[in-house]
Amino acid sequence: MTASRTIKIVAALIRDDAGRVLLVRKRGTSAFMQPGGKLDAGEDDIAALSREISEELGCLVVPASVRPLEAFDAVAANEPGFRVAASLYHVDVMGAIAPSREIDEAIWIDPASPPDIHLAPLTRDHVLPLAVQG
Ligand SMILES: Nc1nc2c([nH]c(=O)n2[C@H]2C[C@H](O)[C@@H](COP(=O)(O)OP(=O)(O)OP(=O)(O)O)O2)c(=O)[nH]1
Repeated sequence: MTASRTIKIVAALIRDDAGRVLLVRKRGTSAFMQPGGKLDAGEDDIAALSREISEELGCLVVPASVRPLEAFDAVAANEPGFRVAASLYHVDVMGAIAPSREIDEAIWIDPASPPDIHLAPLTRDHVLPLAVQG
């Protein structure tokens, strides 16, 4: 048996005033997931979060809002045979959310009653249950 390989990612929990959670669907893929992604060489988590959010959503991270939440391991949504080791951060953003060409859809969902859509395992099994608690 081949052990599945693991990708390290950073993921953002971004909520609006109503407690809804922002999810993205990356270009050409079907699963909705947290904004974020892989770290570039030499990058730390916060730098990667800021870059990914700016690239995906066209807005800026509020530096003082960034708070580590938990680390989670899940089956990778878009890469068969891989798992993700995700560091999840609470993040507030400033500026208008304007999804880039990398993103096919960005949606706000109620974590307590997610719509019937394809959710990435990390989002479905870990992030939304955490969001419901707090
Ligand atoms: N951002 C994010 N990625 C997730 C989540 N859950 C999950 O399985 N992933 C997977 C999807 C991708 O395989 C990987 C994130 O990498 P990425 O967004 O930087 O990668 P990508 O395929 O868009 O770009 P590339 O750098 O490989 O070209 O982690 C999640 O909640 N958020």
